[in-house]
Amino acid sequence: MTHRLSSPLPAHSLPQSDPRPVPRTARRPTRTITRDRRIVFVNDVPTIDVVAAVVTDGDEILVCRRGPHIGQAGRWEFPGGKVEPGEDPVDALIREVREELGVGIRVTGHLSTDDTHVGDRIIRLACYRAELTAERPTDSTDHDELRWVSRGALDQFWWAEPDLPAVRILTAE
Ligand SMILES: Nc1nc2c([nH]c(=O)n2[C@H]2C[C@H](O)[C@@H](COP(=O)(O)OP(=O)(O)OP(=O)(O)O)O2)c(=O)[nH]1
Repeated sequence: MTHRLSSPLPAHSLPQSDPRPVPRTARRPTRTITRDRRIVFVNDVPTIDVVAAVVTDGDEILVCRRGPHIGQAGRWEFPGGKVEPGEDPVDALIREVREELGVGIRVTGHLSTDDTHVGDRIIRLACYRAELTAERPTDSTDHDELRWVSRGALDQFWWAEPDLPAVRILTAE
């Protein structure tokens, strides 16, 4: 599919060197190469918006292992989930953590947003820094293990691929 940029002026009336900035959309790649070296058209790949919370308590961060009853079982991630259409990402994160872990969080800042190909879709994962509003969670509807770990231990887990950029940032802090 080709995208044409609309111009308010007919082409012949534009100066030789058009000084107007190129719209951001024009620089967006239409094709990309996946990890398994396939070329895909970005606009044809469904993008799933996911939010996750890097919850800290003292010097420790909460990491969660996806349970055997859900996709990507055994991989470690930060708690969170999909953003509903039209939902504010921070509201979605607070809702997901409440549903999944039964606890409240206070979101204190944005950490990272990255697009990662997983199978036939792109996961756009936005990670936020957060704190608990009360006690530590003890159970999860999605996870079979919850652990509180130091930053230095983060690289010892088998992470969901979309989490790796956030894990790198945290490890380097
Ligand atoms: N929650 C969460 N999901 C992640 C992370 N990293 C990552 O790749 N994912 C993926 C796993 C899933 O494909 C997707 C989120 O799905 P989910 O099953 O956790 O979200 P959800 O509760 O809203 O989903 P659903 O069962 O209601 O459909 O994003 C992460 O750090 N946290």
